[in-house]
Amino acid sequence: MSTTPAKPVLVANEEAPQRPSREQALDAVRTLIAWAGDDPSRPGLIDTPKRVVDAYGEWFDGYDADAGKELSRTFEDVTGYDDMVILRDIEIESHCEHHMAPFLGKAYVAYLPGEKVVGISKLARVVEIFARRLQNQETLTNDIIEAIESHLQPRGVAVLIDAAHQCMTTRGVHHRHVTTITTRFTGAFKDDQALTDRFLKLARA
Ligand SMILES: Nc1nc2c(ncn2[C@@H]2O[C@H](COP(=O)(O)OP(=O)(O)OP(=O)(O)O)[C@@H](O)[C@H]2O)c(=O)[nH]1
Ligand SMILES: [Zn+2]
Repeated sequence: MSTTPAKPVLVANEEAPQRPSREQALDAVRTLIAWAGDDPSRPGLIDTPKRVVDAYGEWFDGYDADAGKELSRTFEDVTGYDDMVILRDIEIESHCEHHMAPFLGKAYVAYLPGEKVVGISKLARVVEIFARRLQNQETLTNDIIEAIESHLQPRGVAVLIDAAHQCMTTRGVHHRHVTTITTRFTGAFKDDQALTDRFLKLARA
């Protein structure tokens, strides 16, 4: 008997996992419907695999996007502005990597510009790119920080995410009103407590 392990369906390479075909994804949805106890061939469910696969295409389109590209167009003329730039209430629509259940909430992102300033919409796009992957909230927080740090070389970055995880609200412990807050601060936001406090006050005002 061979001791060689079976080849996995998803083979990691340096770029991205090798993707199954759309037909394989449709079959997987049919299997889940049948596993849940229903009949994937009944009229009400016949188009469901197609809808689910299309929905996955939207929810997880962050895998095909590049945060660095969004942050590559920068401006140097900041007319002497040297305070933090803060975006509040950026909608988070992500899915937890443990249950593939949605987690929904808001992100608050600030940076203290160094030489480079970026279009403010790009910060919201960066949040969206990382949210539209299988995530946990801590990694999402780190991904956003690290993209801004590495591409803008700012004097500091602050990120706060406040989100409700449906794996906690609609199943499992069923705590409907619990939200989870994650924060990370770099540079001046880490070193200067007054700046951190001002970020938190503005973010939550
Ligand atoms: N740290 C962290 N945990 C998360 C996140 N999203 C979901 N979880 C947790 O992941 C854990 C997975 O725990 P397991 O015991 O492996 O899974 P489970 O049996 O489904 O656990 P329950 O959710 O408690 O029913 C749960 O405690 C979830 O609440 C996240 O973004 N960050
Ligand atoms: Zn979960």
